[in-house]
Amino acid sequence: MTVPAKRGKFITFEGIDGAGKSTHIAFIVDFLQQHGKTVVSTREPGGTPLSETLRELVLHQKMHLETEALLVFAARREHIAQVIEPALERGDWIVSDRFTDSSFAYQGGGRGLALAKLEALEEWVHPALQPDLTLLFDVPLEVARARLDATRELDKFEREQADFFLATRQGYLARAEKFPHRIIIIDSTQPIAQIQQRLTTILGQLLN
Ligand SMILES: Nc1ncnc2c1ncn2[C@@H]1O[C@H](COP(=O)(O)OP(=O)(O)OP(=O)(O)O)[C@@H](O)[C@H]1O
Ligand SMILES: Cc1cn([C@H]2C[C@H](O)[C@@H](COP(=O)(O)O)O2)c(=O)[nH]c1=O
Repeated sequence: MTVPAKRGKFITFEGIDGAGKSTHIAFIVDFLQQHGKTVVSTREPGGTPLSETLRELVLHQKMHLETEALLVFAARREHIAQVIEPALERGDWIVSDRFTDSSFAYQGGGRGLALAKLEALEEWVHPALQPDLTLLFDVPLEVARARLDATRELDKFEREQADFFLATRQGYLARAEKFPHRIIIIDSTQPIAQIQQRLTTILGQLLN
């Protein structure tokens, strides 16, 4: 008789564009692998061929804000079915660059979509799935702006004005207040080495 694998853990990285989350993902994946975990590193919107196609639309086409919300959740539905759930069931750990907190922050906070509509989509698309841990990289808007690569072409969101990002950041902080058991705020103005030291302490607790 085969013993079913112990379910893996689901870790998400969040923050406004340029906050610094991608900088730490490779470090965390490496840390978890060194501790014997098989890690699937993925992102949203994206993570499957269809979801990556939807990502292109969401990041580069102008659209109604409800269309935008529906597309990020459609991409997520596919991502959960094809990648996230199978990996967790195998016992692998998932590290995802963004998940549903991004929808509450960007479509809810930034664009002003009613949170009740996002809650209904969340309940429809993943009624029983939430991250085990969410690392929210928080920085003032001006720090994030200064960090965005001046040489690369900015996408639709990155070209938004300051008030959009102020509202997006508030959307994230409201989520952190609502779900303190899983969302940890990381002060991303600190030096990278100091942040990584804190991340190893936090991840160490999840490993035990
Ligand atoms: N703590 C930090 N101190 C100084 N610079 C940082 C820090 N964290 C990240 N950076 C730099 O800021 C830039 C943006 O970082 P990164 O790409 O990780 O942001 P991001 O949050 O993933 O952005 P996006 O969501 O747009 O992909 C990079 O050049 C990175 O080296
Ligand atoms: C999941 C998700 C993402 N977004 C936005 C947030 C970012 O501006 C882009 C993704 O770009 P990144 O460089 O990979 O961070 O998409 C969103 O508006 N809603 C969402 O649910």
